[in-house]
Amino acid sequence: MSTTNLTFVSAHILAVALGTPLMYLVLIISKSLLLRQIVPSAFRHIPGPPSQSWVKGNLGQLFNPKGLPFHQRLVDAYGGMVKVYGFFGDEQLYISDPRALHNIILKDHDAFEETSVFTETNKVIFGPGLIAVTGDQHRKQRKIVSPIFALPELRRLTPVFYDIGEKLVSVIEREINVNKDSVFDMSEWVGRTALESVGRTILGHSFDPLDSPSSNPYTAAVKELIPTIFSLSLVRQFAPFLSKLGSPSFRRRLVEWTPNQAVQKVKEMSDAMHTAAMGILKSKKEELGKREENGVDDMAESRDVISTLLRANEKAAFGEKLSDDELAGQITVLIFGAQDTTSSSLSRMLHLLASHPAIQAKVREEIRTAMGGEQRRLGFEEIMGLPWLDAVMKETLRLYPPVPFVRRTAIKERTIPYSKSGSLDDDEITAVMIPEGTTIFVSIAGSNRLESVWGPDAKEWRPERWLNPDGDIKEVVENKVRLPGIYSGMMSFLGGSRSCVGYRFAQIEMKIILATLLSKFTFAATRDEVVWNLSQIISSSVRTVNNGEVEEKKGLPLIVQCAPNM
Ligand code: HEM
Repeated sequence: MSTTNLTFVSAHILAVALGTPLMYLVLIISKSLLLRQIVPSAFRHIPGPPSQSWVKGNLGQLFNPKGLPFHQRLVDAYGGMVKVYGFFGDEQLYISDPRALHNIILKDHDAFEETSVFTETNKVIFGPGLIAVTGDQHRKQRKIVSPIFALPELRRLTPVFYDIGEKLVSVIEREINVNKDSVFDMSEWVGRTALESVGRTILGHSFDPLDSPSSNPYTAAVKELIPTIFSLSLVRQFAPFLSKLGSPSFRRRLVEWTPNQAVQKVKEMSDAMHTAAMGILKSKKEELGKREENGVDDMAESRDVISTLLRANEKAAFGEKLSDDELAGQITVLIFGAQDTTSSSLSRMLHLLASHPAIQAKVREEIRTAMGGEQRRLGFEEIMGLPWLDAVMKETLRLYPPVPFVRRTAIKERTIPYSKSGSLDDDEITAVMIPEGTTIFVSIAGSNRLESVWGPDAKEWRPERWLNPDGDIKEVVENKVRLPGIYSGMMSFLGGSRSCVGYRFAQIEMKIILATLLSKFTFAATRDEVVWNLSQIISSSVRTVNNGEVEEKKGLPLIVQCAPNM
């Protein structure tokens, strides 16, 4: 270890021992200033925007709710490998280059882990579930959790998704008949639907039976959590240090004493989620115990995913089993992994279909033809095989991924290839050495829109690109270089060992909800200006200007009317 590193490690221990955030701050600043004097930047040849502030670098722009255009500009102006700045001049990389992503996500995935900022805060908020753990603990959890999302398990959930979709249709129909007001905040409705879908299918528990015009307090609070966490993005960067500060009870006190509304809100939600998860776990365990006592061994009746998970955990070898805390952590993680993502995507699809009436009509026609002119539930294979519905979903997830970027930390030094000019030509390949400790932004939205991968119309919403000449489903668009994404060669569900475990669940749920809605209703845009905001997961709001004052309110107003009879 070099003298500089030794000094840094000793000072780090001293800072933690003294437990003073101020000391830690001084330490980070001194380290970054000192190292930059001694060691030349590994990224001095990498282009990027100037740092906006000495303290925050570009983080203020990268974590800004209005920062989506900035993210796109980074790719358009500087290419697939971009240098951005973190706190106190810390150099980070913003990557959309397909070859580099292939190495980070697949080939060298062991060297690029979730950031400790992400895992440490997730551990505090959600408990030790999949998004809060790394290394062997992550591998162990993934081994138990992944099989619960296998196709046969998901096929069994189809009737539950239909129940929920039909409930949504009936409540909207009732509202149209009673109020004659056909403008609905569809982000609110699909948000409630998504939470109910997760609750009923994953937990066997109904959070919001969709039978009242306004959502219940739990649904409203759940919706608020992700934007509130995002509003704390900059403070969150200090989480790895804070997580080592004193004992757990001291850290808890520290949070309780923090005079910040957002922190208190997150704490309350996190406590409520933990209590709910433990309660659900207890009752599911009792239910399983009773079944065993009564000699009922098959799971045919318990359609929820958590019961399947508990059963798999019981059967797991000693050492592979998850603790109760880990099981409760999966419950909260799955609720949040599934809720805002699918509701963001459903909202975006409805908004795009409302703005493209000809495509909306094609999808409706396709669904109704498959139904054979009557109102009936399509089977799993039938609905998954509808080409236009599939194309609309793929194209929307490609162009507007609900999670536009994730971050990684290099836990080992690696040299990775990338294309300097952004072309896919082998002659243009160069490489960058990424030192241990470097923070990386994996640009999901940026890579999903690369002209070099998707063609000159990459930034257009064109569902037809996902149809074969005979009108059948195209699984992947043929590219010279494929992105390392698990889903149809795009990055929306990421790829590799930390790809989305729920990506098939999401597809089935969204297709059933969308098909049920489109077979009954038409959707049209209002005159409102809808804007899409960067949060950890993208969400919509309506922008109005009154006497020069700009106001924004969450929502997605759409005109909903009963479609002409079949
Ligand atoms: C349109 C819907 C969805 C999108 C776009 C999406 C996207 C993603 C992305 C990008 C990641 C990687 C996060 C990271 O590495 O930091 C992820 C992970 C994850 N997703 Fe999803 N997701 C969706 C739906 C779901 C659903 C429905 C579930 C559960 C039923 C789910 C559960 C998870 C979990 C547990 C992880 C963590 C996996 C791990 O770290 O091993 N997601 N998702």
